[in-house]
Amino acid sequence: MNQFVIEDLIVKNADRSLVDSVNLSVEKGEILAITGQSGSGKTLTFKGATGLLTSEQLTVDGRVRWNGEYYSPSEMKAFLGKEISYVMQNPMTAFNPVITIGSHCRETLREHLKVSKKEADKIAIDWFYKLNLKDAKRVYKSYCYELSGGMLQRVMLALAMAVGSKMIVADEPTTALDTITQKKILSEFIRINKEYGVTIIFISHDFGIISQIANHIAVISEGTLIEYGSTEKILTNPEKELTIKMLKELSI
Ligand SMILES: Nc1ncnc2c1ncn2[C@@H]1O[C@H](COP(=O)(O)OP(=O)(O)OP(=O)(O)O)[C@@H](O)[C@H]1O
Repeated sequence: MNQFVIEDLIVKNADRSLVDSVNLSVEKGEILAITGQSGSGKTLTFKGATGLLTSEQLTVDGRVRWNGEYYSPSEMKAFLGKEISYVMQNPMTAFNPVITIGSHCRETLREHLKVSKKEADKIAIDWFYKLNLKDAKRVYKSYCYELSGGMLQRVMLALAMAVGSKMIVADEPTTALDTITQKKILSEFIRINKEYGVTIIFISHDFGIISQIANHIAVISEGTLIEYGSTEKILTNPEKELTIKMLKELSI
């Protein structure tokens, strides 16, 4: 069943379309990778479709279907941080350095789940353990700059799960991590997808990474969706020149 459907999405600035009539369906419980070269419009497609583009310089058109209901892109903002969460490349920017990780989690959970401070702390710390954040209580008392990039990614994933997200958009989530941490974080994405059925949109220019985790791959070029298919089909029988070139560059 399709959980998230983007229909005729256009994102324009004053001069041109940065996302040009993109149509894309995401199945419930799948891992969909969005790939393409730098500046091709991968991030803008999802930010546009989830109401995250509020700049006056950009106009966003099209519609989105979420769990069977149609919404305008700006209406989708109501689901952000709840049913739909983002995990970004640089987790440091997601946290306020003057409050502890615990305060951040507590505030977020109290706002979204309407729970007491004590309940919020318990829910967050339980998810920290589930996301293999060893020493979860110490992490809770830490500031973001005291934690590694991998730990902050786990905190973001824990928070996304704690608020009850049904879909996580991960935008180059492992790019800033060393290879060993990258592998560990990738396996957490796979695990939460399998164990909890959370849909994952994995935006990455790295075919090596996405081939390990995605069920489907969508290739975007110059704001247009140029190729879409199962991971096996895209890896073994790509049709578009750009896809073939990207695969060759990966040299596998
Ligand atoms: N807020 C914005 N306002 C205006 N133009 C933008 C904005 N964000 C991105 N762009 C432009 O839109 C185009 C697509 O950007 P986008 O960030 O979606 O690319 P991307 O494929 O995600 O690239 P990368 O892999 O480098 O993150 C680029 O030309 C970029 O400069």
